Amino acid sequence: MESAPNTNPVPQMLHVESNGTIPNSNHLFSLRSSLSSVKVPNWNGDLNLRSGKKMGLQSKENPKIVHGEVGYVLEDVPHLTDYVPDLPSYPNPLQDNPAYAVVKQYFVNLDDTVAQKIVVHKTSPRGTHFRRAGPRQRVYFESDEVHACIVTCGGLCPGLNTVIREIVCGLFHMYGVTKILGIEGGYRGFYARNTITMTPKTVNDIHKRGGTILGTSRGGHDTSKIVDSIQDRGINQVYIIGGDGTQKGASVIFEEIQRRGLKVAVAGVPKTIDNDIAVIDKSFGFDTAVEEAERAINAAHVEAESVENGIGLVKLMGRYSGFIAMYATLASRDVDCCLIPESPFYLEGKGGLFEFIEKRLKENGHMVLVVAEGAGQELIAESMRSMDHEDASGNKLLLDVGLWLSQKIKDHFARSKKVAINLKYIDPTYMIRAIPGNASDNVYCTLLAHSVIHGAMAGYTGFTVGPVNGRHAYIPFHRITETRNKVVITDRMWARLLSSTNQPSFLSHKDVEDAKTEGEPVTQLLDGENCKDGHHVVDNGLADNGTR
Ligand SMILES: Nc1ncnc2c1ncn2[C@@H]1O[C@H](COP(=O)(O)OP(=O)(O)OP(=O)(O)O)[C@@H](O)[C@H]1O
Ligand SMILES: O=P(O)(O)OC[C@H]1O[C@](O)(CO)[C@@H](O)[C@@H]1O
Ligand SMILES: [Mg+2]
Repeated sequence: MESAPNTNPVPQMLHVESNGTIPNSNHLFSLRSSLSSVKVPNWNGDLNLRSGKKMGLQSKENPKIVHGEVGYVLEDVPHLTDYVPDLPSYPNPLQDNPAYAVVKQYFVNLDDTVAQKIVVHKTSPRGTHFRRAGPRQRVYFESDEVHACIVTCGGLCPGLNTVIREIVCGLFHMYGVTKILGIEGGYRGFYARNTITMTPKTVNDIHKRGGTILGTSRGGHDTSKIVDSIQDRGINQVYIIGGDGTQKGASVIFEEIQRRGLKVAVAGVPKTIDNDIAVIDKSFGFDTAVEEAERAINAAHVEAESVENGIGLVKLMGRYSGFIAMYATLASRDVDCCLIPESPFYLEGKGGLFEFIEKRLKENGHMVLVVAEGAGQELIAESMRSMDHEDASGNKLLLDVGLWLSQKIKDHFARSKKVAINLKYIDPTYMIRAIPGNASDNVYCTLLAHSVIHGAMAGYTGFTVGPVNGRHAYIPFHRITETRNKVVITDRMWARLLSSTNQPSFLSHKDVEDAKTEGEPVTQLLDGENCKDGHHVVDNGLADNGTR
């Protein structure tokens, strides 16, 4: 354990040449041969990367956007050379690593970018791209200079320990980095807790455990205290694992570090069990959660089919997005009706849930319902005292739809006296996320860890890593925090679910029209492809697996 921060000063002055150039910024301009112009709004006017002019501090309001030919756009991530002067670079030590030296084209070409849209027309513009993740020929840290730290924030997720393990092992084994600290208990751990020294030995078998060995928390993001702690301890690589809230916090930390002119790379690994992080194909732990959710659905099915007029009701996580419920339903095939936050439903009357339950019980003698925790919140609020409560991070605390729905169904059938039902309610809540990652999530977590390390070593900062159409990319923080993925109920994936369960859509013609005018595409193919204004990604995730 290390308790007292050391005071290892790092450069604080932002050096800008008198002619406005940033020395040593060639790195940034590797794309110049193929680019026609660079638009950098608010960066001291309209500047051109070719001229090597200073670009100003980068932020959500001041993104690094590069325009190329035929509508090519690169939404780039910041680099330490953007604001730290005279930064030397070094050959990547992986060149001498026998495991990698034999791999053909192991290093990523500096000009490689990943397209956000892969389904295009003959005449489509090339569209938005992100910088491809992976090791670079040159790095901006010497191995013995690196002092890294890792922090986990927000709710738990299967695979957290695997990401931690692989960051530690990757830094050690690939880059020869030996100084790695674990920050305990989320963001507040930077200033209120001790740190843990991490080595491959101490993390050796943690991927077999659920949770995070570092602990986590909500709330407690005090930017200046956090950056003071980073500076005081001489930390120069900060690995931040967490969801949308965490990545917003990481973005603020990056901006403060940049403002202070510190040579500190801030890199995020997106985490959320709800799979609602924008831009990336899928978040780690999601597959594991769906697999575990299926076990609950299976139990509900066994219970329901074993009694007369049995109803199994399963509540699953999903605060704003119903991906877990949707995919667990699709995977299970035992579910008769899936209710998610994105799709409004109603109970009484023609086309309502009660009518459907009666029909299914008549047909099959039993049925299984799956409800995402964020579903039907307006309905509950109408019939219960509304609670506008928030957690420490400002997330809305939900009313319990599972208990409410169970009671409503029981009341309805008691009142109607048509059928005597036997309802079993299963709420696996934390059981689906407090488990270790499954095999595919563990592999995915390893790739994320490697990608994030390569990015930080190469001097990128202010970025999150994740697969975009199957290729890992570096994505600016603001792109994944400005919106969240939702199930698109006018999309083919939801249509597949409806046809699999054969449940009513509960949508009126007006609802469908409203969904369309809200900017959500009728189909995720071509035109919109989940992009509103070229930015808003409302995708059902899981690209590149033939589901679209
Ligand atoms: N807008 C924000 N600016 C700075 N920090 C934030 C912001 N939103 C959240 N945070 C911080 O990020 C951390 C995690 O946030 P939150 O509890 O919302 O979880 P999350 O990262 O979104 O994960 P989950 O998927 O579990 O919701 C908290 O410590 C919180 O203080
Ligand atoms: O009880 P906690 O830890 O606040 O987490 C619950 C929330 O975290 C999530 O898993 C992720 O945001 C939600 O689905 C859920 O509502
Ligand atoms: Mg969140």
